[in-house]
Amino acid sequence: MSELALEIKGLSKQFGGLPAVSDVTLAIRPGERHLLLGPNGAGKTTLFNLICGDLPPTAGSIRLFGQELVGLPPRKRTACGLARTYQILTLFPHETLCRNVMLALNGLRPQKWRFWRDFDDDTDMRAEAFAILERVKLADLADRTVSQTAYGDRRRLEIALALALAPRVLLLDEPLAGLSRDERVMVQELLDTLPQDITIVLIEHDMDVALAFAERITLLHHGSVVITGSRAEIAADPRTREVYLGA
Ligand SMILES: Nc1ncnc2c1ncn2[C@@H]1O[C@H](COP(=O)(O)OP(=O)(O)OP(=O)(O)O)[C@@H](O)[C@H]1O
Repeated sequence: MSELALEIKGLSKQFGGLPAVSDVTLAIRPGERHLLLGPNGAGKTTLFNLICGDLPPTAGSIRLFGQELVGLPPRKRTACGLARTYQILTLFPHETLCRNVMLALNGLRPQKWRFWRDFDDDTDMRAEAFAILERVKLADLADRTVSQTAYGDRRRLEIALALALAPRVLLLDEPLAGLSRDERVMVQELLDTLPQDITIVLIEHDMDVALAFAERITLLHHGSVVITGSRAEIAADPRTREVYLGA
């Protein structure tokens, strides 16, 4: 069997004795588009926090292309090829879009400590940042500050920052949350254009978009995996109705 992009085994997290993620096992193949589904409080964001190292697990293993991540700080996980976006945007509002991307690019450089003015002189890095902004259709706004842009632009900028980290596995936490219909279409189109060699795990409550995008789906409830399968398998499984309708 070929190596898995993400292999999670027996992963658990308790908060004060209460299980938020409970003995989760998941196998995600390279290039897969995988949706994490589940009602509020199911443990989806906690699972992302465990994968990217924002939280330590109580138990379990997380392997990225065979490399164990548990015990590694978040920046080392980034260096292994992991990137994520957050439900709550985490941008520098008073800096330009270009500088936001340059800062992300700089995080991968061996020489990380630099003054802002050095960024302005770094034409190579600026060109690289510009090319990433072009990928997310934000090149026109490169020299505006984040605070001067619309919410939908900021969501795409967050994806640009994640792309700047050259991820092999990208975790997207509700990339469409709070967007207008037109903005949703733009982000959806962007997701569709992401290269197949980036494995994507998505949390998204917009079912039409999420189901159209994902090849495989994991349904979580009370921190545990209820079922993992194709769209058709999830839709046909009576447990999906039970989780969502309490039937
Ligand atoms: N830092 C924390 N401290 C204590 N409890 C937490 C913490 N983070 C999450 N929880 C609890 O863990 C459980 C899972 O929460 P989580 O945010 O992972 O769910 P979710 O599926 O992402 O929900 P939503 O769709 O509403 O974002 C919830 O009961 C939540 O209250």
